Amino acid sequence: MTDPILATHDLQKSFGALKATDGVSIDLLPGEIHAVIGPNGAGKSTLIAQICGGLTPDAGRIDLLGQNVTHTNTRKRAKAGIGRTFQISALAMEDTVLQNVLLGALGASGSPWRFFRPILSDTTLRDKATEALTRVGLQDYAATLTSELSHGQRRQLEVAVALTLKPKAFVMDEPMAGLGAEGSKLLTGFLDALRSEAPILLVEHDMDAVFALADRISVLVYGKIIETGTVDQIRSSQAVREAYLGDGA
Ligand SMILES: Nc1ncnc2c1ncn2[C@@H]1O[C@H](COP(=O)(O)OP(=O)(O)OP(=O)(O)O)[C@@H](O)[C@H]1O
Repeated sequence: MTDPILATHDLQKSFGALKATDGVSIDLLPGEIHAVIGPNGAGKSTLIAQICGGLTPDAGRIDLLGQNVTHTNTRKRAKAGIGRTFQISALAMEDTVLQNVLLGALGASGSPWRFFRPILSDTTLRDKATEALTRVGLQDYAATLTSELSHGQRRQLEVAVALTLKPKAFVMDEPMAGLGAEGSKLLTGFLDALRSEAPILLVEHDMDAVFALADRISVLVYGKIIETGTVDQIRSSQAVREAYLGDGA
């Protein structure tokens, strides 16, 4: 069997009496897009926050490439290979596209004192940043102000920033949010190709995108995964229809 790139084992997280994550075991295999879907409040964001290091689980384990990272902080986890893109963009809108990627590459270099050097003239960093921009198709926008990009291009830029860390796995929290139908379609094509770079754990409400992209889908309801399967298996699952999609789905 193929070893997973990322895996959680019996993860638990409560807020008071509420079990937001109730024994979640999920894995991400090389080259795949594994979508996590579920109704509002199912615990998707809580799960992602534990995987990326923003929240500490009460119990259970998170492995990245077979290494236990459960108690590793967010920054070290990112350096170890978890590439997160954010639900709310962390991009500096008043900076250029290249500057945003350079700042990401600078963070990845792990040398905070380099802030005192002019980063635009650091050729190693520039090369890394330009390579990342080329890989997401934004090479012609290097000098453009980030505020002038479309929403979809900003999502691509976030991925470029994540790429400077050479991620082993992407974790994406609603990348389609705020995009129109056309933007979603373009980003869907982009994510489809990105899976060869690193597998993607995708939390997404846009079912068209999920059904178009996912190799596997896990359905989270009240903190528990009720089913994991292919698109066809999830579409035809009676348990999923009853618990989530609604019987008329
Ligand atoms: N910091 C917190 N303190 C208390 N309760 C919380 C906290 N964070 C989340 N919750 C609760 O945990 C449950 C899971 O929330 P979570 O945001 O993970 O769900 P979600 O599936 O991401 O929802 P959505 O699709 O609306 O983003 C909800 O009942 C929520 O109210």
